[in-house]
Amino acid sequence: MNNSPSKWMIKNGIFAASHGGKSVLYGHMVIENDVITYLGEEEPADQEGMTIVDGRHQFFIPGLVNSHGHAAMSLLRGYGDDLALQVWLQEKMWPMEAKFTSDDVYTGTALSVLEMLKGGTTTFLDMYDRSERVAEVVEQSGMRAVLMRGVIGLCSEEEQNEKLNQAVQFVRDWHGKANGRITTMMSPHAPYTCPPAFIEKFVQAAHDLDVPLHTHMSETVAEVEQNVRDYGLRPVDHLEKLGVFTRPTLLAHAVHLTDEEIQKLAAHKATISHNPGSNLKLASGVARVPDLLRAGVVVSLGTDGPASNNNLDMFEEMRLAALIHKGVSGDPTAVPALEALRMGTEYGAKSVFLDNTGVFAVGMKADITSLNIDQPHFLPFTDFISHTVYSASAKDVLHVWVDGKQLIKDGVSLTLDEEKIRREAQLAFEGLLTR
Ligand SMILES: CSC[C@H]1O[C@@H](n2cnc3c(O)ncnc32)[C@H](O)[C@@H]1O
Ligand SMILES: [Zn+2]
Repeated sequence: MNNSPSKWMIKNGIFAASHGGKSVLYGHMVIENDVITYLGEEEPADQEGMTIVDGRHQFFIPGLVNSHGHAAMSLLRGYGDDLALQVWLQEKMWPMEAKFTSDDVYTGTALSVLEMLKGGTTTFLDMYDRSERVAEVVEQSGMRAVLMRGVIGLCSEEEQNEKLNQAVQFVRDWHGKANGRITTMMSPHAPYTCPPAFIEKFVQAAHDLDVPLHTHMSETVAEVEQNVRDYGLRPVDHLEKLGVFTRPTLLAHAVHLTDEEIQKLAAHKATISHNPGSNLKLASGVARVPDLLRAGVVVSLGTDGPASNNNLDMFEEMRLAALIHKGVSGDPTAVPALEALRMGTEYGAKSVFLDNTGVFAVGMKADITSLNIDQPHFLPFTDFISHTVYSASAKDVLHVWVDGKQLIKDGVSLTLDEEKIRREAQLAFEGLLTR
C-alpha cells in the first residue's frame, strides 16, 4: 500500500448524505489524507497538490460494510449448492476446508476482497481459520476489515486451548494494524460447535483483550431445538448465562427469535448481521428484521461466505432486505429503501463497533463508493436512494476509496493483480480436488 499523504476534491457529485431534510446532496467533497474534511454545496477553492475528480454522472455513497462472512470460502463457490445448513457444513464444507492450506486461505480471501472492492464494499468482517493470511490480504489491498480467528470447539480440550490461544494471539498481533484499518474480535463459531465452558473462556479473553465477541446464533430451527435439548435454554438465554452479553456482541443470522429474545438483545445492545441471501439459499428462514429495528437493535447486512450466497454483492443484500420483509409481512414500508441503505452502510459500521466509517460527515474516514449513473437503469433521476437499493448492482461501481486512498478506478483494482488472483483461485480449487 502506498501511504503517501493525499488530497482529493470530488467536484459536482451527488452524495448520499442527510442534508436539510433531504437524503442527497448536490455538491463537493474534500478528502485530506484518510478523512473527509468538507462536504457541502459551495465549491471550495482548489488547493496545491489536490487531485480533482469530476463527480458528474456519479452517485456517491458511503462505502458498503459487509458485516459477516468467510472470504476464503470463495474457493468453494458452487461446490455443494441446494443443501440445508447442517448437511452443507458437515458433508461439503468442513471436509473440503480440512484440506485448505494457509495459501488456499490467502488465495480465496484475495479473490473475495477483489470481488468486494469492485462491488463497492469498503469494510468486511471475516471469521476464519488462519486469519493472519486474511490480514495479509487486507494489508496489501488497502481495504478495511474486522478480523478474527473463528473457532470450532468440537475437539479435545488440548486442541480447544490451542485454537483459543491462536485467536488471542491474532488479536494481539493485528488489532489496530494496517494504519488502523484492521480491528479484531474474539469468535467462538456457534453455540452448537462450542461447549459452554469453552465459550466462557472466549468471554474472559474478550474482556482481557477489550475486544467484542462475534458468533453465529439461531440460524436454523434445528439448531435452536438442539440448544433447548442440550442445555434447557434457547440460544439467547444460553449465551446470556455464559456471560457473552457482558461484552459488545455481534450475532450473525439471529433468524429464529421470540419476542422476549428480541427485547433481551435490545437491552444488551447486541448487534445483528442479517444475511438474507445466505438464509434464503440454505432455507434457514427469514429473520424478524422489522421487529428487531422497531425494538432498537442495530441490524446490518452480511453476505455470509461466498459458498452460501453465492456472490459478495452488497447491493443484492440491500435489495433482498428491502424486498423480503415486505413480502413476508405484507407491509410495503417494512424496510424502506433508505433503511436498507443505512443497514448496508451506517448500521454496518455500528454493528461491527466502528465509529469512524459508514456515513459521510466531516471527520469520518474517507471510505467512498461511486456509482456510474449514466446507465439506463438509473433513469429518470427521481430518487437515487431508491435506485441504489432497487436498481443498482455491484457492476455499477466506478470508483472506490478506503481510508482516503483510491483502490478502484474505473472499475479496475489499483492494488490487487486481478488476473493473477483469478488464475491462482482456479488452481487452488483444482488442488483441493486432488488432495
Ligand atoms: C471457524 S471458521 C468459520 C466456519 O464457519 C463455517 N460457516 C460458513 N457459513 C456458515 C453458516 O452460514 N453458518 C454456520 N457456519 C458457517 C465455515 O464453513 C467455517 O468452517
Ligand atoms: Zn457465517
